[in-house]
Amino acid sequence: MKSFLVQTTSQRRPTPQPEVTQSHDDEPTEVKLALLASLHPELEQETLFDFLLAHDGSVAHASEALGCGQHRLRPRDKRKGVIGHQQSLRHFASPGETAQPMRKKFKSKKGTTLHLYDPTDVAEHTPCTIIHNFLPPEDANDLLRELLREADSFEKITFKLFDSVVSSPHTSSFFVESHEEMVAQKSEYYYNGSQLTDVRRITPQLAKVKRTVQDAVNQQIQERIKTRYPGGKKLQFQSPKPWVPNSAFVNCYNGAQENVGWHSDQLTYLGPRAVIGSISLGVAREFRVRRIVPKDDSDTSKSGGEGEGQISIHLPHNSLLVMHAEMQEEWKHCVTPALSIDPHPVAGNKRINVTYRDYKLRMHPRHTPRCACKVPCVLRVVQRKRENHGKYFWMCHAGNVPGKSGCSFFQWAEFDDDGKPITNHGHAAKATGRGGGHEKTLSPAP
Ligand SMILES: O=C(O)CCC(=O)C(=O)O
Ligand SMILES: [Fe+2]
Repeated sequence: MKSFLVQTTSQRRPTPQPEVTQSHDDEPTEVKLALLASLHPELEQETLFDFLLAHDGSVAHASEALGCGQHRLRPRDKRKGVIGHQQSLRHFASPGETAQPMRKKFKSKKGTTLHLYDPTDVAEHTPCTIIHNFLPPEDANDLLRELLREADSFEKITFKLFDSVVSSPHTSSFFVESHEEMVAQKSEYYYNGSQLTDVRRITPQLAKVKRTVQDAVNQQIQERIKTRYPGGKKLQFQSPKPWVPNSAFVNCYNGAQENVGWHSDQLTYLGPRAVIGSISLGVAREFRVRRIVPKDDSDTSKSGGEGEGQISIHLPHNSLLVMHAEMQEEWKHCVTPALSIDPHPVAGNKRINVTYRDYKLRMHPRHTPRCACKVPCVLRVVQRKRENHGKYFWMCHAGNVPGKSGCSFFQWAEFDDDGKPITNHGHAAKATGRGGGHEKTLSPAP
């Protein structure tokens, strides 16, 4: 699951604007236009294009001129900011380029947010794919109605943040397939240091939709592998087996302010390179993603993922977002608070989100390391330090449990190419000098 971090003060600040004084001369036209559009969201793209041409392609000069007031003659659609207004980045391509697939040079810049609506843009620039109008409309409404009833009794999850116990800025519940799993989830699994108190049996509509989600996600995984991964091969540690969801977290965001802060979903029970199928129902909201590790290992630039901006994927009612295998290890995501929302005819001010997940038996807490604190360890991946980048490790989770302080337990986690754990708890791993041994307290962590 996620770290339900409430947005920090800095995240609550208005979206930072692009740095117009820096040179964008080497950027393709569509990127310059996207930058201008984020600086002047009230204007139509033709206006922006005209100004860009008139200023020899200089974003800074075009933006300065646009700030002078003439442009008010051509305001954009009055629904500016309304989520669900579909627009493709392809509209930003300069004439003559439109028939060609866009150059992949695009990179969202630090301090900017690029808004994506079009499925092709989402697949190209993020670790996700999106399918709009995913379910037959009646099925989507049935699922929405059913989950709105369930959500009446959802609660905020509490978790430990440094020395305080805080609660998630939205409500949720977890749905599993059998009574045994309900019992196991409440007694054996930990999420951000807490055990779930509200675990429910899968509802009829959630079960019905599961099969459709499963088929679509597996198809999207294959498509992704074929078209986007190096050599058309699955990623290292990604499972070659079909994705079979066996549980679902359901979140309810009531009103514009409810949100979920930046996080990666916990891989402890899903294993490496996990795929998640996420359905959005009711009010459309923004789902943001941000790369946290450098795109390319050969990229020696210091900034890596830190040099890139946020990408906002708009999630309308009845859309399926597939978070692909590269997502949790290399990106963070959040649902930002909205300035305003369009009420939905069935859901009012609420958005329901279902994330279907494939909990792996081999990652059950009975098979994974446990330190002296007696809480199952949490699986993490090294995201920043270049030399160990991409390596997985187990660490003590007890520090997140209210009232506990945790220990410094650390152990590298080894997986075969298909994501199966090589070193089971209880079997000594190869000593690496960095902590291959089992149940050892080692430091420093990476
Ligand atoms: O509401 C969403 O779309 C995302 C929720 C999420 O990130 C999560 O449940 O981990
Ligand atoms: Fe998440």
